[in-house]
Amino acid sequence: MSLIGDFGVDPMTPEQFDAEAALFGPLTDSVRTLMEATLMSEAEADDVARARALVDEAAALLNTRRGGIALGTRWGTDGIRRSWGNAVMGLRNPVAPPLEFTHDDDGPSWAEAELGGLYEGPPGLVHGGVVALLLDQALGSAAFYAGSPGMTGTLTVRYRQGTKLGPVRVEAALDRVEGVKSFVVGTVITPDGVCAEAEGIFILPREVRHLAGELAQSFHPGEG
Ligand SMILES: CCCCCCCC/C=C\CCCCCCCC(=O)SCCNC(=O)CCNC(=O)[C@H](O)C(C)(C)COP(=O)(O)OP(=O)(O)OC[C@H]1O[C@@H](n2cnc3c(N)ncnc32)[C@H](O)[C@@H]1OP(=O)(O)O
Repeated sequence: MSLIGDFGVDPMTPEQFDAEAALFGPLTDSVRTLMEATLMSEAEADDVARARALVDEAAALLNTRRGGIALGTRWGTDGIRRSWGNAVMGLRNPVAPPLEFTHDDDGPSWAEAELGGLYEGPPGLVHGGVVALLLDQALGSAAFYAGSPGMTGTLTVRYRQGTKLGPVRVEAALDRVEGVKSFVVGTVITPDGVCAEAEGIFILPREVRHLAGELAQSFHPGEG
């Protein structure tokens, strides 16, 4: 059984991926702008009511046709995987900041993002769960890039200081591999310095161990 067959999804051609990215990427950006505006708006009541009606109309339009299950991960006919539903970096997910990871052979994997009020926990600071979310993805992505992908088994985060809303950099690197377990480390950094450090153990689940090679090769640079 191939990787694609195991997850029950039809592969998409590169042309289909391009068309979907061109159509839904800008929509995702617009919705992200809308979410930020919803949070920060001090508009007049009439304008807020009108905006709500427009948003409801847009949602109804988009819902005229929709997929049956959440499956933001799709494989291409080329064997490459794209995680467009991913909550951290998905091209079609407005909740994603989004983070776009760069992977180098001679340094850590890294991504930078501007985290605004949508991600607030304590006043003016990034929510601790969001910090863990970014680290989970960064570490998982680094393991994937290193050729030893896995699901998060354990993630330990040490919050050293508050992470101010604003520019954030996330870094991660594979430390070592022991059998099906990848040990990965990472940090969240702002202009104030290191705000959080993480260690994670990523485990290739037994159900997909027979697909390890195919899974590792499905990695798409810039995603995870
Ligand atoms: C990449 C894999 C892929 C499939 C999916 C393909 C599509 C990919 C698409 C996109 C990927 C990119 C997206 C990344 C997103 C960020 C990562 C997440 O958010 S992941 C979600 C949160 N995590 C879970 O939901 C895990 C839930 N837990 C489990 O599924 C299992 O418990 C699992 C896989 C962690 C272990 O189950 P077992 O049955 O496969 O493992 P056993 O064979 O029992 O153990 C293997 C070894 O691991 C140790 N181990 C088991 N569980 C551990 C744990 N929780 N922590 C540390 N070590 C553990 C054991 O002691 C054993 O060690 P010894 O080989 O004997 O040395």
